[in-house]
Amino acid sequence: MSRIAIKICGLSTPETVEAALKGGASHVGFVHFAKSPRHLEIDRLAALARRAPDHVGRVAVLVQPDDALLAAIAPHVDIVQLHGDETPERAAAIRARFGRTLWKAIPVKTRADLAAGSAYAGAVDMLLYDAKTPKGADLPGGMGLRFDWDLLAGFRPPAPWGLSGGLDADNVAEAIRITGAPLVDVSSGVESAPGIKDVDKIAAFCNAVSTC
Ligand SMILES: O=C(O)c1ccccc1N[C@@H]1O[C@H](COP(=O)(O)O)[C@@H](O)[C@H]1O
Repeated sequence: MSRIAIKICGLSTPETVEAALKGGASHVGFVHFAKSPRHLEIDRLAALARRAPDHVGRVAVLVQPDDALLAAIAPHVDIVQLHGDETPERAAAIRARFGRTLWKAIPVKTRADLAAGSAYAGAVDMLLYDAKTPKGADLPGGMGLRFDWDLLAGFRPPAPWGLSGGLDADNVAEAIRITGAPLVDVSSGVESAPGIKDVDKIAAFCNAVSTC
């Protein structure tokens, strides 16, 4: 396994889950959000999550989930990644109620956006700095967009953190060099088309991270 944690997200087939595990991913991610090309119904999400061994974190990516959805999904995963406009108070309540490790995506376009993470310190277990998607976009993530990584150079995140947004096998080493990210998260960058993961791209991404 790489020194730097790797999350391969938006997996939707047994073959691509296996590719992520074979590549040494520390986390595998599954999206439940109807507008996403990676959306999985709960039974399918659960079946794929079961393929991961205990040492690999199973992550559910959710957007402003209500308690009923959390109750249905949380038993199948180790980690819930909140990828919407959830407030720090709502995040803290989710963590307390469902007892899962909680990640919060922080959408970033400018330096000022980084400050939003501070309000979540103590309420969540990890901040995931991700590129902000355009106003009115269908998706709050998973669009293969990147932000200016220099914003994170020298920045001291207020909590454990990871980097997301527009990463791929060709740029991830540079992203790690600039930001010092301890965890990298990829979805679009290991796909051949939206929602279609590519086992060779997954392998290349994991390989690129392992050289860092
Ligand atoms: O992937 C999606 O469709 C998605 C839907 C709703 C919320 C988040 C989503 N994706 C997450 O966004 C980041 C960055 O993805 P990318 O590498 O830029 O495509 C990642 O955590 C995805 O899982």
